[in-house]
Amino acid sequence: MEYSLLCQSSFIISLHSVKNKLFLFCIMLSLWVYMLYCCVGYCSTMPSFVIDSAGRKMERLEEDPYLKIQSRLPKNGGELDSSLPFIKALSRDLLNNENEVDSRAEEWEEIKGEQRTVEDSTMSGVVNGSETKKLPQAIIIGVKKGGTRALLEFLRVHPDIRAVGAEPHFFDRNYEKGLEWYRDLMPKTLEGQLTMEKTPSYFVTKEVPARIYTMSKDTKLIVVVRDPVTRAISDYTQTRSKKPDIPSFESLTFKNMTAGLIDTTWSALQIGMYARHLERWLEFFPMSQMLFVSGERLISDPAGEMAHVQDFLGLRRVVTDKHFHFNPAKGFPCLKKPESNSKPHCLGKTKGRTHPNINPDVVQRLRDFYKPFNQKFYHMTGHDFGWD
Ligand SMILES: Nc1ncnc2c1ncn2[C@@H]1O[C@H](COP(=O)(O)OS(=O)(=O)O)[C@@H](OP(=O)(O)O)[C@H]1O
Repeated sequence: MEYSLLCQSSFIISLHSVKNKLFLFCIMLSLWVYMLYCCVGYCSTMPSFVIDSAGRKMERLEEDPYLKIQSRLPKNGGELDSSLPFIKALSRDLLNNENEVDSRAEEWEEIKGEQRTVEDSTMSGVVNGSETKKLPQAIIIGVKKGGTRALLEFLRVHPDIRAVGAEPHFFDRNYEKGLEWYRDLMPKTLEGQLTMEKTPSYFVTKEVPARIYTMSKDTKLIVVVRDPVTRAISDYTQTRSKKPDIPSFESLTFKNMTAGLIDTTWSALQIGMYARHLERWLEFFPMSQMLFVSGERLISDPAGEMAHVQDFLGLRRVVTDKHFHFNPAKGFPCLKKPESNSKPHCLGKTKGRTHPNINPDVVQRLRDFYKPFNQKFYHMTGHDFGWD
C-alpha cells in the first residue's frame, strides 16, 4: 500500500516536470520561430522607429511625410496622379520639408568624400596647447545648391582657416541647444586662424539674421548664388534622387498649369527670390559685411572667385590657380596640391548631378518670373550676375 502511494506520487512529480519542460520547450520554439520570421524580413510589417534630431523616437509611418505619401501611392508602378489636390498638397509638403534624415545622409556622403582634404589640412596645421574652439567669425549662409560645398572645401586649403565639415544647422534647427553646444562643434584654432562653417538654409530662414547678429554683429557672411532657374532644377534633381516618385518639375512649378500661375510656395522656387531674402539680412547687417560669390564663376574661374573671398576675409591670397585642375570628365574644377603629382581631389558624386531635361517653355516662364527679382538683386548688391 505504502509502496503504491510512493509510486503514484513519484509519477505525479515526473509528470509535472515533463509538463514544465514541455512548456519551456514551447516558449523556446515560438521564440525561435519568431526570430526566423524576423530574419526573412516579415518584421518590417511591425511599426518601426526612427530617431529624430532631438533624439525622440518617432513612429516612422506616422511621422515621415514621404512614407505617408508612399502608402497612398498606386502600387505596381501605377502613375501618380499629381493633379489630385491632396496628392499635390502632400507632395509639396514633402518637398518643402526636406526630410532631415535624408539631408543628413547626403551630407554624410558629402563629407566622407571631402574628409581627405580636411585631414590633409589638419595634418599640416601645428597642433599645440594654445588651440581653442571659437565661435565662427565667418559663415557661408547660402544658397542651397549654389556651390557652398565647393567653396568651403576650397577655403579649407587655406592655412588660416579651420572649418567644420558637417552643416551644424545651429541657427535654424538647433538654436535651443545654445552657443556652447555650437562652439563645441567647431575645430580648434590657433590665434589668427578663422573659424568657419556652412549651412545653406540660413539664407532663407527668417529667424537666422537676428540670431547671428545676437552671437556677433561682426560676423562676416558669404552667400554663393547661382542662376535661380538652374538652382531650382538642381534642387529638384537632388530631391528626386532620393524620392524618384515625385511629380515632374513642370507640374510642381505651377499652382495652376493652364493659368500658368507659378507656385511660389514650392521651396525650390522660393529660395531663388534672392532679393526678398536679402532684404531681411540688411535689417541687421551692412552690405559691406556680406560677400556674394558667383556659383557660375566658382566653376569657370575658381581662382578668381577665391581671390575675392580671401580679400573679403582679410586673408593672404594663398589659394590660387595652382590649386585647381579642371577635370573634363567631371566637368568641374578639382583641388590639387601645388608642386605635387598626387591625383586632384574632386567633390563627391552628389555634386554635379545630371539634371533632367525641362520643358523649354517652362524654363522660359521661370526666367520671366525671376527677372524682376534678379534685377533688384543686382541693384542691391551692385553686381550683375548675368543670369538674364
Ligand atoms: N568644383 C565643383 N565640383 C562639383 N560641384 C560644384 C563645384 N563647384 C560648384 N559646384 C556645384 O555645386 C552644386 C551643389 O551646391 P552645394 O554644395 O551648395 O549643395 S548643397 O546645398 O550643399 O546640397 C552642384 O550642383 P549640381 O551640378 O546641380 O549637382 C555643382 O554644380
